[in-house]
Amino acid sequence: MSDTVESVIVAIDGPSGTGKSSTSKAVASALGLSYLDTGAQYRAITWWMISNGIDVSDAAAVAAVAGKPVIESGTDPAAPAITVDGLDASGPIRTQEVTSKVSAVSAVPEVRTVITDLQRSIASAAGKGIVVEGRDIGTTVLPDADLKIFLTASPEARAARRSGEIKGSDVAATREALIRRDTADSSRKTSPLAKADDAVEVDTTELTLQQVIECVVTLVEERRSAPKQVAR
Ligand SMILES: Nc1ncnc2c1ncn2[C@@H]1O[C@H](COP(=O)(O)OP(=O)(O)O)[C@@H](O)[C@H]1O
Ligand SMILES: Nc1ccn([C@@H]2O[C@H](COP(=O)(O)OP(=O)(O)O)[C@@H](O)[C@H]2O)c(=O)n1
Repeated sequence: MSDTVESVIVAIDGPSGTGKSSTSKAVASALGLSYLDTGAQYRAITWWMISNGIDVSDAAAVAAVAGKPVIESGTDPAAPAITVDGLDASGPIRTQEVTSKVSAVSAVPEVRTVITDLQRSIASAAGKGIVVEGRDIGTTVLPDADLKIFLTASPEARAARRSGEIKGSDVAATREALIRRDTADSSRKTSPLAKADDAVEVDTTELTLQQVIECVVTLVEERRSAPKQVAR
């Protein structure tokens, strides 16, 4: 038996508020892996489009400049970082305006090509392995991931969690906005939000965050100790 632990790639997908970011960061920290928030990258390119006066409802206009912004993502789960053209984008990408426009930008195929290439290069550079969270990681970005998780939760639980983060927010309005974004993300033509056939689905509605983290850590450890499938 070897003492060296092999690199492991974990894909965590699912709709908003299912616990992807919290779970992915904690699992990466617990296992000494890198971490990538792909939603932050789509938010970052959306922020750049808004800041540069691009009409995000005009797919051709978005496509024409998709390759322009330089997006850099930190991969330390203890200090997630994202810059656009060298500027810290971690605050501006969380505004209501970006949240309401990100699905239109992320549906543009040219945007997805640029961001997917970036995600693959970050994942392949992560020496000890990486937890990558998003909407299409298991289906499109990293179809050969060692472990694929698809998190779900009821719209009510997701809205309650999300509005708990924003002071004075209205749960019903948050729920409607989440459902609108899920519908847009699931129905776009290019790489929609979807569960990969070989993903493990975890319904987090009745679970605490700690229970979800423990479940995913156990699944990674099981996968690591299972004999590798040898291609013949
Ligand atoms: N199982 C859970 N039970 C209760 N709250 C949770 C659970 N998972 C996540 N949360 C909380 O819900 C909010 C959204 O979680 P987050 O990880 O950002 O979800 P996502 O990345 O899927 O949008 C956060 O405030 C987080 O602490
Ligand atoms: N792999 C991914 C990740 C996010 N996205 C897009 O980016 C948006 C923001 O993702 P996010 O993960 O930050 O969203 P939240 O779950 O944090 O609300 C999603 O609504 C999708 O439109 C995507 O298209 N593909």
